[in-house]
Amino acid sequence: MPAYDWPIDTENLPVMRIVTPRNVVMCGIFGKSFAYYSLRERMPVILTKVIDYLSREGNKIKTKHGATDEDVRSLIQYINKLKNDLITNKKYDPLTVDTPEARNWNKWIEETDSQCYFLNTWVFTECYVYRRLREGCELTNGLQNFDPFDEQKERSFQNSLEPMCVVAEKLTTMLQNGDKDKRKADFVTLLKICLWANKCDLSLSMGEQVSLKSDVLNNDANKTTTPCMGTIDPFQMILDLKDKVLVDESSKIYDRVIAKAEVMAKAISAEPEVQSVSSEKGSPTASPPVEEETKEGEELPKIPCPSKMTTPDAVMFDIVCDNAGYELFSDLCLAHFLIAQEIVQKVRFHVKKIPWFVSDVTPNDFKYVIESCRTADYKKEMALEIQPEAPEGEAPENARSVLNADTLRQLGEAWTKFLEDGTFVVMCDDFWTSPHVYKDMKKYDPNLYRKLQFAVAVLFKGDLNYRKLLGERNCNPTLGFEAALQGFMPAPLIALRTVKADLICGLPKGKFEQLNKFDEKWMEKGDYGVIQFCPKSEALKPSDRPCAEYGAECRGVVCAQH
Ligand SMILES: O=P(O)(O)OC[C@H]1O[C@](O)(CO)[C@@H](O)[C@@H]1O
Repeated sequence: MPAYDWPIDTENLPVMRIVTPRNVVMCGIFGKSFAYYSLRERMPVILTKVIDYLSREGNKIKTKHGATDEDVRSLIQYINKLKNDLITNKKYDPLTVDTPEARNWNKWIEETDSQCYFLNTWVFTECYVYRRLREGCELTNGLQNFDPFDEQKERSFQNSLEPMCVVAEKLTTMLQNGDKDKRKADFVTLLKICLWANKCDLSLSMGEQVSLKSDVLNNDANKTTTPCMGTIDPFQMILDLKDKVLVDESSKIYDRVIAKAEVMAKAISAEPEVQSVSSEKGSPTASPPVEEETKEGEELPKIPCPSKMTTPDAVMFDIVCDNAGYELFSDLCLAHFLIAQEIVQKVRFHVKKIPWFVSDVTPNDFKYVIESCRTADYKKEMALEIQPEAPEGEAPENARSVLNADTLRQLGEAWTKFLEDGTFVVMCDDFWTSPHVYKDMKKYDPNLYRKLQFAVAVLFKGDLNYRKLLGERNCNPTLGFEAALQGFMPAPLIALRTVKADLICGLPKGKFEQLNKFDEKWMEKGDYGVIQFCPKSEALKPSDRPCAEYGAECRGVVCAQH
């Protein structure tokens, strides 16, 4: 197992000097685990940085949000107490804002076996801290919409313009029609671009900016394939980091996504068109909770009732997003490819409703990234590396070229249109910012589970999603991905994750031990990645629950649009 070199405070905390035992859920009481280190060292730093930001930029923040000195002061005080409660392992405070979502949180807190920061599961405590940070803002008058991480996320986007321009240029060639083999190769390449983009997470780095430049890129003096000296080239990165992808199921993912998308497209075209039905009183669809009064006999547009439908209205691919900035940009590129190649008709992006794990995408970040691509300004003159075979002194004709943001801006334009016409859909269900692991989604949010069932496949990005997929359980590293999911199978699932926490599944026998020997901290740095796939999914049947929108009134296959 990895050697841990942080101090373990057994005097003041209920902590044991052990790693997380096998098949046990991760928790702060295991002193030699990343859970303990995160709660004891990382999270307090993240909170301190928010306090520093409020103190340093108080005036700017006040002006932007129309907030007062008192708002800033009370938020700082709130975060200070939160930080102190965390490091001294206090009992959780209930949330005091009065919303249905906050009341749910209080119920979940009540239901947990242990309500102390280090004694409850790591994922619960960590999510609770971010939820409390949000409450600190909600309790002020003027900082209700304040995102404590906005500045860091924006800086991270601006620092990644160079690799975005490089990817944008190449993406345009991938969007055109090509032969089948090229299409598959391009899909696999884009998956890997998305994988390594997950390195750009500001939570692991505790808010410090992360450079995409890998050690391999920086150190390898022998490589000959880098097209541009000093340029961050994500395509080169894929080649350089080939051996760091511990499980790579990308080829299988492509084959299954294509096959499933084709089946779904056929099923959709075989569905009868939904007709408008008159809204006469007494008909099965007569009394949905429509907000506007409808006149008797008036035709209402009809939609298929989501709880009765077993075929979606479009072929859809879902992405459960992780980080904003360059990582979201890479997700958008994959989504654009799926649309342009007519593999799917819609891509749904699931994002976080509130600021989360420092750099996770919120609806505002989504808008920011697309708008910033649309208006990006970047120019860099590059000297191409002279290949050894070129005669001395003779530089190839194209020895200098200019990288600019022209193509990036075009992509920003296209994505804006996709958002407007519903090709791209942004969704932010509360469940993503709850403390629950995914095997429990059906219990806590059956509606979201059902929504996911309509997808051709659901792509989960990043480390936190991976932890939740595995139920936060430190399973045997050789356990298969499907078994590790513990029954969570709304649709075929893809996980793209750079390893930033000490749990993993699906490794070949002996690999885990070999990696530990090589680098004791390999699970904490995001240097390794996995591309995993579970093709199985639960069949979509008419729901046995009433539709979420119509409640008990839902009785038909077709409902009046509300
Ligand atoms: O952005 P990601 O990939 O979900 O990573 C989030 C970070 O948060 C954690 O999940 C917990 O702090 C880490 O394991 C990881 O460093």
